[in-house]
Amino acid sequence: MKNFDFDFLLDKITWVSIIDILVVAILIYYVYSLIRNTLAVNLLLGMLIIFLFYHLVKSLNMDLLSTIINKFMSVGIMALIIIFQPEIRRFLLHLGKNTFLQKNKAWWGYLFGSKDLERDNLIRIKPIIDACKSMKKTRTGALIVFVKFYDDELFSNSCELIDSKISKRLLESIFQKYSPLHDGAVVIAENKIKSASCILPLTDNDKLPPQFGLRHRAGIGVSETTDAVAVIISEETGEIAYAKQGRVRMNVSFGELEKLLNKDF
Ligand SMILES: Nc1ncnc2c1ncn2[C@@H]1O[C@H](COP(=O)(O)OP(=O)(O)OP(=O)(O)O)[C@@H](O)[C@H]1O
Repeated sequence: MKNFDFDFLLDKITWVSIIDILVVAILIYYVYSLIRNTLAVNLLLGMLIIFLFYHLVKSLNMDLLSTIINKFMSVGIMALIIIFQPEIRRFLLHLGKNTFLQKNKAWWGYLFGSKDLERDNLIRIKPIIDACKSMKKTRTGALIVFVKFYDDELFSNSCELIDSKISKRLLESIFQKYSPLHDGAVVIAENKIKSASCILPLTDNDKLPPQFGLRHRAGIGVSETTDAVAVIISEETGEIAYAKQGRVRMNVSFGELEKLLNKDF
């Protein structure tokens, strides 16, 4: 076997190339953390499969198929921009915020360990869990949607803007029966109650249990079309459901809810 020339390789490595590789690795990791647990991951995987398939058919000299895939991929950049438009928008928005490092606590977690981050997260989640406990007890129907970034286009049409600190009593008062805002969903994003009374897209999944009415369908619907997760409290049974990526988990206990929100929110 031919000896590998390490000296040649070492000569080629410069400080600039090391910094270059590090910056690319950080960028990949940042993009991954932005799209983790979102539908964009599936889209990206789909594109990766097409890309690998293209190279496979090309190496097998399957001319017709490789030409078709090649034509398809030649519009790939445009397709990428269109498909990932919300993610690209969020990425640029996020990058542009001048208090970026302080606001995005996740970075501190990555850099200095996750213990503090986890504790901060539990403090953040506590008022929501407490509100859910009390609404379950009083059988108050509720729909709370969690999104990483508030999308004006999606929510501003129907919602009542609130933009307030997350508090148990505020959540309870929004959803109590006589509140003018109780109909529709509350949206929580960027550590705030952003809006209430939001009308969400309904799922048209016909395999859902028949007892699922509009509240559940709206919670599942928004988790299908966006990277949002939704907590649904049934007015009829007081049961808590958790919707993510179009799938729903029934009868979620408070312990589970805390874990799920800690992971996804
Ligand atoms: N498109 C929508 N987006 C957000 N919320 C909605 C939407 N449609 C209905 N809702 C909410 O759902 C409530 C009606 O719930 P419905 O009884 O149909 O749901 P359900 O899933 O059976 O839940 P429950 O077990 O609480 O009865 C409405 O009062 C309104 O607050």
